[in-house]
Amino acid sequence: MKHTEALKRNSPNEVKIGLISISDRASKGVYQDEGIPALQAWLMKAISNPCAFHERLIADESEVITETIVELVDELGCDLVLTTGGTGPSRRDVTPEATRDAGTREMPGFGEQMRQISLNFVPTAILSRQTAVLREVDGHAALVINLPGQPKAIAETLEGLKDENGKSIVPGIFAAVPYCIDLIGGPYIETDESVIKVFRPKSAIKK
Ligand SMILES: Nc1ncnc2c1ncn2[C@@H]1O[C@H](COP(=O)(O)OP(=O)(O)OP(=O)(O)O)[C@@H](O)[C@H]1O
Ligand SMILES: Nc1nc2c(c(=O)[nH]1)N[C@H]1C(S)=C(S)[C@@H](COP(=O)(O)O)O[C@H]1N2
Repeated sequence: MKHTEALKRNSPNEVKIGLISISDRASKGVYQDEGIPALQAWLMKAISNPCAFHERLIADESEVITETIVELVDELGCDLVLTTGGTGPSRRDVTPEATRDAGTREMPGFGEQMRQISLNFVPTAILSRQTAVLREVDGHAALVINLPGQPKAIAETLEGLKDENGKSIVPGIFAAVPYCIDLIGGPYIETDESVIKVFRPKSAIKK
């Protein structure tokens, strides 16, 4: 950890979240970025804890992506970093590789589950190479997850698939995020269960 100041929280249960929108065109102003607003709107609806957001809109440049993840985790102390965009097969889609470069260990289950969820929405879900990693530094660790670039894919993958009564059919990946953050030493995240029901083993649930 470069700056111990960065580990400070405004309250003990504050969650520090980095949001990175990776898009050549949105970063040049060709179109308005919808990635960061979609990420932030969903997280504010889902998470009950106080949250501090750090936002970055960048081009599909491998080194910039890696450096941005490192900055958000090491210098700003983020517990969770979500990226959107650049996971497909186009030449300029380099987000998964750049994420692995910033990671100390890969968490392949997140990518596997996102592709499962997304196949219920579009057959091209198999084109997404999205992954997740842990970045572990002295005294701090973060979970970094790649989401697809389509703004509507953000809520789809985080929240999963529900029936018309709101009952979960395919669990969204966010169900597993709070327990992962517990295990890497971050704050205890609680959610609005009507948006996403968190799963923790009984022994890990705080009463
Ligand atoms: N940040 C964004 N804001 C709004 N729409 C986006 C954004 N990123 C992607 N999209 C939409 O989702 C589609 C698929 O996203 P993808 O990450 O593959 O972008 P792309 O086609 O590589 O182009 P670019 O990097 O210039 O956004 C885009 O073509 C665009 O319609
Ligand atoms: N839930 C969901 N997942 C999705 C999509 C989508 O519309 N919804 N689009 C797919 C498509 S068309 C592609 S090419 C890949 C990669 O997208 P990206 O390059 O925007 O990350 O994500 C896939 N995953």
